[in-house]
Amino acid sequence: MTTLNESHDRTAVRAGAGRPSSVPIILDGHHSDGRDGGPRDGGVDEDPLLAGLNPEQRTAVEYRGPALLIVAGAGSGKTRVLTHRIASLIESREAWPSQILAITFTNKAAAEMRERVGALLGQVAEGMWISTFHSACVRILRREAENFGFTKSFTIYDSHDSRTLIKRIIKDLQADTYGFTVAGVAGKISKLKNELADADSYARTANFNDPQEELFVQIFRQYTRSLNAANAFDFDDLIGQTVYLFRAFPHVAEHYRRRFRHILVDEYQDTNHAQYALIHELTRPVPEANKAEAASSGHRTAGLPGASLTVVGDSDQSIYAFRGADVRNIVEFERDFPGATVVLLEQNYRSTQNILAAANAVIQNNFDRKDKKLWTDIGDGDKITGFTGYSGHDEAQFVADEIAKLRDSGTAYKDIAVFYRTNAQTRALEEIFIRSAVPYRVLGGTRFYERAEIKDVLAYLIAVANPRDALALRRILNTPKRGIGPATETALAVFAENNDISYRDAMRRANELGLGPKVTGAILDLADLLDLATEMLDPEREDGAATVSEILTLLLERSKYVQTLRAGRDPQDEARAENVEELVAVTKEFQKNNPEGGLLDFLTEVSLVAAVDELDDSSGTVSLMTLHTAKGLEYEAVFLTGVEEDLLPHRMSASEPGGPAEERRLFYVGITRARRRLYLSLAMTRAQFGETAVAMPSRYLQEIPAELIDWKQSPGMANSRGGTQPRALNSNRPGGGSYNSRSAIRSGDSLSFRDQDRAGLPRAKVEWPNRVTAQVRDNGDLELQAGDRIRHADFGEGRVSAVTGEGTKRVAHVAFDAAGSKKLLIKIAPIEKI
Ligand SMILES: Nc1ncnc2c1ncn2[C@@H]1O[C@H](COP(=O)(O)OP(=O)(O)OP(=O)(O)O)[C@@H](O)[C@H]1O
Ligand SMILES: [Mg+2]
Repeated sequence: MTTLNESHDRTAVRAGAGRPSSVPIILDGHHSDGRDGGPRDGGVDEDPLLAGLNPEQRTAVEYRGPALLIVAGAGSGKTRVLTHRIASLIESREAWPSQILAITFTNKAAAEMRERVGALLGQVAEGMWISTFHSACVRILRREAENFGFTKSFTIYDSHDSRTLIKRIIKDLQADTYGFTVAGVAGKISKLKNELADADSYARTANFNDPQEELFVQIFRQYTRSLNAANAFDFDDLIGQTVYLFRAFPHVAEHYRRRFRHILVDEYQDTNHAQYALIHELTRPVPEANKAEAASSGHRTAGLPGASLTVVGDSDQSIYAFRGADVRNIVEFERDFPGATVVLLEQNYRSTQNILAAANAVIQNNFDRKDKKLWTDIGDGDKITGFTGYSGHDEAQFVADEIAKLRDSGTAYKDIAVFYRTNAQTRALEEIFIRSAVPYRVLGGTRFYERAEIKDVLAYLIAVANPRDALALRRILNTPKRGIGPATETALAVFAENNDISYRDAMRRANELGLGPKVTGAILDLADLLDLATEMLDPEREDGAATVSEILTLLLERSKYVQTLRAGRDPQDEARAENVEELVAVTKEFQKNNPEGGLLDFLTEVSLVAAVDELDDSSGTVSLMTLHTAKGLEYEAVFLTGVEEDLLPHRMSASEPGGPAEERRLFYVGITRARRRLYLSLAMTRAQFGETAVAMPSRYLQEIPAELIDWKQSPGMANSRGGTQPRALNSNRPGGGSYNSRSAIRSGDSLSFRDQDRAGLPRAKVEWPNRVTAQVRDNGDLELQAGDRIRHADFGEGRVSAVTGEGTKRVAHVAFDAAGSKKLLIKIAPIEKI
């Protein structure tokens, strides 16, 4: 396989297509990849862990000391070094597997790493913790949550659950009338939590003269209370609450400090403050117990220096600042850990010279970075292919055609990936791929576990596992329909709160609420069903605890969930029923692979499946994903689509400080995923943000030396110039020449979208430069309003009747004296006010 970091010969078991594997299962990962190390560059007698590593990589693997920082560009073997380092620590007996904590970016990367370490050692080393930050924290919290008011069966709320809760709170407090939106509040709370702020600490700094602030604090408080009452953590809490736990309960922290003696973190550039703090907590030294303690406990506990910490990262690949990631964590590592050893890696083993040269050229335009040059001895390879289509569909067709060619020349579908900046771009790609019979898989779209029917069924399981989880209980209360209305749902919540009991207890006491007999009966039946399932989980039961699939089957049968779907009239219901059955299959598979695994383990797995974990490399499909998801992966051939202004850089980034630089890093990440073939494509018009707009080539394109890109055109576009490469236009148009004479966009001058739809784009006029060398005309600050008179280069004079849209998408509706009415995109239209 060619996707994640290193291994090419992974034996992973998966069952069923169309859904993610919830549990990455590792079998005998036998290592046999010639390119990937092996005897090729190692001596015969050499330590196999060092064979195939360059001298800097070896230094990093062999380092023994308190703190090691590996900074290096993409594809230089950072992840590979981490893997070898773990194996080396274990093999040399300097560490027990159980003393190792390695943090990766995805569960999948973790599974890969575990397998590779096993392969390097020749046996699976049990007891290592190789996982994401989130998984590691869940494991800690499941053991320790009882220290602070939670139980080990807590629920993990995903962002959808958090939003449902926030929505309810906003409604209860009528905060929507003050302009609060669910997304806004969710984003702000998440950001604060990543900074380790809670409602109280925030309240101390908030400005209470501002009623908005006060209301936000109230929402935040209520949200926190609801989570606590529900015995639930949201995603950000998993990290933040673990940090809190360590700080508030030193004996708990000490346990983990004693246990983890080697901590290794991949993709360190994308750690946020909470994650940074977590690592700091874990690497603190353990002081020697003082005499009094020693006397009372009857034994002496020796102190310990802080754990040895290895972090690897590339500040050029920091792409999560919007989620609170802070590159300073990497930049300031040396300050935080005095005496740290720094290793630089410069040889790239992934990509061809042409691809690397493009990546280097682009990233150089970011200020504030240490210059590092990557080199490769793989050779120049093919040129990068550039393509400009008329529309997103045209672009997608190009991608599909090129994929077919790649296939013909022997590249497997699974070695091909298509990246985009926004999820909305998948629509055109998917349409064309379906039509062209290209098998594909979208990572991180509406994921299996986010489908409504799957969430319903999971809510049943959660309600069994965690009786305090009101969110889950309220979700299933009337699903399938049992005649329980929203008023009853709320009445139960109020009853629970007034009596200080859980929602499930409130259900059990439904007959105290004075509801009708039918409704009361329905609630009690459901409560009984949940109780029955809970009893079945009891390990003391005669036949031992029931398995997850047994519980699920019981719940589905008694609740008639699938039966109701099957009887439904919605044509989608059949597919939904199949999805639920698929989930039953997932639980069976889980049970097979985790004979000891219980309901909680299953629910944990499910909550932590990230987009990239859905990757299935055995299925022979092209992978579609956002640039963010692409991090850490590698593919033989990569299509980077939508390389346009407003998409890349994304238009939202313009207003963020550091936004455009972060977008450039994202572009850099995309480019550096490619091993042999890279395609950069764009379209001249794109249906986006609910409208079709003229697109402009991304500013980043002009940063790539022209000789590295071989531009192709849409067939329709080529005809006017006999198939030559597109090139910058010298205007010979009336009124032209003085404005945007080397502009990327000429055809759009009139920009009457309706006209274009009817007649197709005015081909002869459209020229697309192979390198964008000049600024596009920018009327950005042309103030226009209804009533203004303007002059247009082609249409002459006219009167503005209205101005709609915002920013770069501002459109003037103009009644021309001679040419009739037109809509013009103000930013680029050849107009002036008169
Ligand atoms: N010394 C080496 N010899 C041969 N192949 C190597 C060597 N070092 C790394 N590689 C290969 O180069 C590719 C990139 O390595 P790896 O994924 O570890 O890089 P990385 O620095 O983690 O990249 P990224 O920044 O994208 O995460 C992998 O296929 C890896 O197996
Ligand atoms: Mg890596």
